[in-house]
Amino acid sequence: MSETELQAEIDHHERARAAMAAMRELTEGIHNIYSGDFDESTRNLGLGDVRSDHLFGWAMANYTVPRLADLTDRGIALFFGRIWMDDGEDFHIGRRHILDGNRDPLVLDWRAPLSEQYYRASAHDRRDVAKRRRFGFNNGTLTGFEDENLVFGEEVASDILTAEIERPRTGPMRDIVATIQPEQDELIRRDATTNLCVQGAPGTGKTAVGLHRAAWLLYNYTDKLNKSGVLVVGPNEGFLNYIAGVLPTLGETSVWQVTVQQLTGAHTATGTDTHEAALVKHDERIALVCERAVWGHIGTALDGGVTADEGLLIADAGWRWRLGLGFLEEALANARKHTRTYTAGRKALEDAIVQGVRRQAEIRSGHSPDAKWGTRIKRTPAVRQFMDAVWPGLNAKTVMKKLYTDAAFRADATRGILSEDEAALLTGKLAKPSAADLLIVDEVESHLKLRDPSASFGHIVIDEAQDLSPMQCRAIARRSGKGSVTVLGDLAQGTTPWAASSWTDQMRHLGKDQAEHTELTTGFRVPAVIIELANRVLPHLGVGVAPARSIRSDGSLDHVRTADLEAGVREAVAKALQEEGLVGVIAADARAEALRPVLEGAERVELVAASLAKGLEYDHVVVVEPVEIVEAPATGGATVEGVGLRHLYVALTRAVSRLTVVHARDLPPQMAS
Ligand SMILES: Nc1ncnc2c1ncn2[C@@H]1O[C@H](COP(=O)(O)OP(=O)(O)OP(=O)(O)O)[C@@H](O)[C@H]1O
Repeated sequence: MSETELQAEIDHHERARAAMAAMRELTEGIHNIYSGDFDESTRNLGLGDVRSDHLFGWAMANYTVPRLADLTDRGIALFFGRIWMDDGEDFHIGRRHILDGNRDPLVLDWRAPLSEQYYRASAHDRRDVAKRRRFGFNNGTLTGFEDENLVFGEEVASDILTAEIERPRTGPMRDIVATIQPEQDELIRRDATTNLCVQGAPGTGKTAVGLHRAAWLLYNYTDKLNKSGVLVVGPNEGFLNYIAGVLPTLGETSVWQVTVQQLTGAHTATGTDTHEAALVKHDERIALVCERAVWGHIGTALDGGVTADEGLLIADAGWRWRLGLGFLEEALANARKHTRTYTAGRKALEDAIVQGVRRQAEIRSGHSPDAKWGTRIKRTPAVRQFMDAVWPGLNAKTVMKKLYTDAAFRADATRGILSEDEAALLTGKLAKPSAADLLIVDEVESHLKLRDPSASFGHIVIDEAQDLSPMQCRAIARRSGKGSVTVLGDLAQGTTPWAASSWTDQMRHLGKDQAEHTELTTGFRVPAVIIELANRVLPHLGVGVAPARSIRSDGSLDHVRTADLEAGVREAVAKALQEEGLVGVIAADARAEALRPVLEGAERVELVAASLAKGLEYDHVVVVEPVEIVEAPATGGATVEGVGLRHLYVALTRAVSRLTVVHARDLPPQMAS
């Protein structure tokens, strides 16, 4: 690396920074003009006035506001790589497109098609790239670069990548645009119609891939996805806070990030279920129960009091109309066959009845009666009684009430689907619904009426998806509609009572059984010495997934046996704080509560209950009394076979650099080598 070359790159970076400032100034100018127009036209509008400049101003303000945010100079590096192509052209690759005054690119967006070559080219498959350069930065100042002359077959183990991966963690998750690896890039750039299911051991970059894929999709399918929206679903608010900053730093501020509870309304639940009831209510068989509970209301024409001789007699304003049994049976069959929801089917049957009477009226009078007449026919006592008996009007509340309080109705709805004992658990107070009750309401509603298609998302990224129940998956599927999904997770980290044991099943519950399945095994977070300890536990978790292979040879692992656990933790934390970065203390949920006063006020230290550690990472992790984590009951107080061991596996895989295991009791046998 020559000084002159480095200086040339520093100059290019300065030029890019100045050009970005000019782009922002230009956008600011446009913003000021049109937001002025917008305000002015709003002031002058009379009731019902529509002015094109008003709408245009509104549209321009909508365009410029996110663009201004995106063009804000946050002092971070504007490019991180450069490629020279075989044809002599060269490009700097950065977080966003930057153009000079002649509209020539100074920096190419990492999501642009050409940037793919930067990430994927290798000495074996150069993709027309002659040379690749990676830049090192310190707080936005360019400090150096490393080159790979691919054309000469050169492949360099990147110190810049190593430094990025080993960097002390001081806060929430950061983007990885500068160091995306080829196998990650392949997943990030799958087209918008691909449903992707990624199984990956801890720290293999699943979350990073999902978030960068969201950003890549929004850039490459802007029109489609800005309209339909992109959603990120995570396991809990702590996790969402941890990842919240990644998409905004990639220039994407429109992505909605929610927990599965928020998405399905379950965060408003005021009731709780016993462990056994929750298990039944989250089971996929409940979908069949809901289907029957709704559609089972439909009777036959005979149930409506219609006989073969009499048919249905309808009296209206001195006229008497008669619809035959055959006609009504056919209308019923058609309504079932041609409509997707119960409510639409009911309307179709009513319309068919009016149509049948209309035809008779036309024959008698020679002209067609109006729509008002049709409404009157629907309201005649005969039609109302028939509809109430054969296809009664329903709402979700009525169905739920019958299912939960009417034993005979519940027995009919569950016969052959649930055992009697299981069916007996389908109860609850509807005024105080549990999270599972709300999922059942959602499922029932899906049979009653179609969701508004505009309420579906174009793409949904679902993280920690192994923990979703079949009923949660179905609720998400209803919000995905024809959109695509990126599903990320690790079967070995499944800790809910309904955690998935197969991705094929999980994708079926999500309504995307044609998904592409793939597995990531290169670990970027956990150093080899620590992952080796976690991998001892893996065979005991009852899942056939591949262990992580760490690309990191740094890191340290300590065991501290102590008679006084609190003193041991205090000491381990004090030692950990001698190094840079965040310290995470992970303990069984009850132990974490007990440790709170011990760690009160300690800076750079976070105390985490083992059940909430998923997805997080800390520079230094102190795992407290592993055997308690293994023995601790799962959420809700019930002990779920094997879940404690999975919590321990999660806890052992949160460390970026150092792990200290503090224990007073013997270690669980599964941690032995
Ligand atoms: N290409 C990369 N370059 C630099 N850092 C990376 C890269 N890929 C992943 N990382 C880092 O590795 C760590 C683990 O990534 P991430 O959280 O996405 O893994 P994960 O598979 O979701 O883990 P878990 O299953 O434990 O939640 C993060 O700090 C992430 O920024």
